[in-house]
Amino acid sequence: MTRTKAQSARPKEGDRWDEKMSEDRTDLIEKVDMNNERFSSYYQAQKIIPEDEWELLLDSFRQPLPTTFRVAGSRQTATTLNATIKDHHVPSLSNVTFEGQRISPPVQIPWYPDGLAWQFNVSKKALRKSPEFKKFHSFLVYETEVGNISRQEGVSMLPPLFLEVEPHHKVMDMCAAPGSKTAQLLEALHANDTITSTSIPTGLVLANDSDNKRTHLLIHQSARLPSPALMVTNLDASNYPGIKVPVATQDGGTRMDQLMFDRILCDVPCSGDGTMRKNMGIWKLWSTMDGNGLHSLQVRILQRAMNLLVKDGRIVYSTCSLNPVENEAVVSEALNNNHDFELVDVSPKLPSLKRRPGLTSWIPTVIIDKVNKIDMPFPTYEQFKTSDSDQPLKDKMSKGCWPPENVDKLNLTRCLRIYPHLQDSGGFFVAVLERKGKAPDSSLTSERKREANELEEVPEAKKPRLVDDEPDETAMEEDTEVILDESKAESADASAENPHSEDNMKPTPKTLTKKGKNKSGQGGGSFKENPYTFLSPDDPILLSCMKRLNLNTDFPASNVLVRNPAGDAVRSLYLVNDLVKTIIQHNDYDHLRLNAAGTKVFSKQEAGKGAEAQFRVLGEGLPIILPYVDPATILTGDMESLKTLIESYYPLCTTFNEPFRGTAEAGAPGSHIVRFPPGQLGAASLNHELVLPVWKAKSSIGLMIDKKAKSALSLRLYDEDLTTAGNLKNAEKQKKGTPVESVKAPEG
Ligand SMILES: C[S@@+](CC[C@H](N)C(=O)[O-])C[C@H]1O[C@@H](n2cnc3c(N)ncnc32)[C@H](O)[C@@H]1O
Repeated sequence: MTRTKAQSARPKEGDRWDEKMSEDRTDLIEKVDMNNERFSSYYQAQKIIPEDEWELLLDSFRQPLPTTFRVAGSRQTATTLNATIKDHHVPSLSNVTFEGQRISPPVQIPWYPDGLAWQFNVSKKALRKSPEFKKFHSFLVYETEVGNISRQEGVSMLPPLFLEVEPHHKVMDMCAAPGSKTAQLLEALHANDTITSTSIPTGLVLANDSDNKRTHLLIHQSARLPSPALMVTNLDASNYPGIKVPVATQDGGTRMDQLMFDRILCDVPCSGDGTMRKNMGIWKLWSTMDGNGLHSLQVRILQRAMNLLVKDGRIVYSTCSLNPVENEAVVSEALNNNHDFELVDVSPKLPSLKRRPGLTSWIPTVIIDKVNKIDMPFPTYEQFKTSDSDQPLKDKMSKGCWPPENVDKLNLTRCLRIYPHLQDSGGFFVAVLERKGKAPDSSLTSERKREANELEEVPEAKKPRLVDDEPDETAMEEDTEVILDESKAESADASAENPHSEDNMKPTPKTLTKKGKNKSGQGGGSFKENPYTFLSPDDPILLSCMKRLNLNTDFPASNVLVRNPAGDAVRSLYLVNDLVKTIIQHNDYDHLRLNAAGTKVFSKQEAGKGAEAQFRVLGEGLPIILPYVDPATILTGDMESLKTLIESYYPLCTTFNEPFRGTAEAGAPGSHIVRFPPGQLGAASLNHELVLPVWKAKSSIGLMIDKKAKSALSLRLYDEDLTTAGNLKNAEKQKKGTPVESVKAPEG
């Protein structure tokens, strides 16, 4: 949602799980007056719920929002981790009392498929002080860091579920940052991944946001689920340019068509009054004009999505606002302008989700006296147009804000309204639309070509002024809390923070670094990203990577690219799928304001003195290349060697017992892959195979995974953080006199 002044007033949210637990609101709850006459009279007049539920709704809005999270990642990984929560954490949290009060353990959100989403209510103090919850907290923090858990508001998990994405779908997420829904879309695209290997889906998730800073948050987020099928762009969704793709013609030639999408998510900027349980500034500053002012942008974004959708394709339009002007009015206007679309009856889907139907009547209301905050309802557009309201106010609202004459024919009751009192959640709106008629001709030889050209030529002055263009309009949105290290991500230089942009740190020839607005004049600020350049499949560096890791000839070597204009394999090599490759090859990266594509698989590793630098496989890249690795060249480890590798950075080969000692000593210096079969070591058990990258130096060998991933693995296996970083952390805590976070490792 776009930040309104109400949200600007709310305190800066932090990057920690416990910062949003119930108790941190206690002070605020006492200070904030959680009453707003204008809010109440507006929504009571709209009859959004029966009169006798009104107090229930308000009371729920006054309660802190429960903490919710989703077990993420591929289906197999998620199922395994979910079992750990269910069978290990929940029982250990089942009999916890804190300061004389019993605290309930997390419970599964009933409507979320396969029980993969959870919610719990626990105060910050209990989370920090109760040993049981503290351990659970560590588990959540590390698993979130490595992408296995996504902290996300319950209702925000809904839109991707209704989109029903499959691995071959071309999916567009029009307003995607900070990216919690994009992560869900990617997971659906990767439904065929296994615990150890990532599939290369034929489809695509194109995640877009008009706010450049926020696209970097999105990239940071989605790096947790590396995908060769992801692209991130930074454009105004209401004016998204056509993407050109070649298609085969009957006479054996090719022609350029516009890429059309199977699934589009329009999680549009909105006034966000459904988030009042966490964004308490809204209580004070809420105004009817917040939603009124966004209606036109919302319609234009939905309209653009409709233009980009294939026949039988599906759009989910969603907001975290209760306001019909931002919801049913937008959907009605879009349906009346696009007769080939209809609302889908999704009542059989997610049967446990308590929902209310969309509205079929509403009365837009405008503020006629800002000083005295006086609202005036206008039952019809004509009454508003002929009223004494001043012209600038009249210009803000179009006829489409009012219910259309054919309102009863549009099936608006098929929309979903979610209210906080129904199932202890935030407020939310979802509409599912499908194109039933024929899609417009996507050939770029006709109308489309003109459209594409027109899109490029919209003069700057005529473009919508995006609320998000304002300098402080970032990072305080509905789902911002999912970014655990948001402050770092925001303040850091974009290129350094962007895992897809490491090569940006290298000097770039001036002529090739694009500055200022791109041709289409979209997106805010300058566009400084480097272009992606494909390596030739016989590039010597690529060939040496493939040889080193014994990749077979099925490896899509022609889909490997680097991020520098000269096309040199300087530092990182990325992999994209065929569709992303086609898009990159046929569209100007600058025109698309392409901020990220694919996933990094190999990275340069400086070797010791006298030795030549080599490329190594990255932790996030390994699941992608694993299906192409000759199994005979994968080393075999065991639970004991794994523990040693977790405990120290670069243990000497002589530290290990046989047989791993011999394996490590025999390995040539450089990048290797080790397979750890399921096993047991004392109380620690590995229930499924693990495959990890290592680097063999002259006489030592080290695990090449991010230190947070290492801590998460340690916590998962041994119930404590045995890594060097974890030990240091505990030593510091002991020095300060605070109890250490973990219990003693089960030895073995
Ligand atoms: C509700 S938030 C999206 C939340 C996101 N879908 C998620 O689940 O993490 C709305 C987003 O729309 C973006 N936005 C605002 N105007 C836009 C426009 N014209 N085109 C594209 N994005 C826009 C904002 O920057 C904001 O990130």
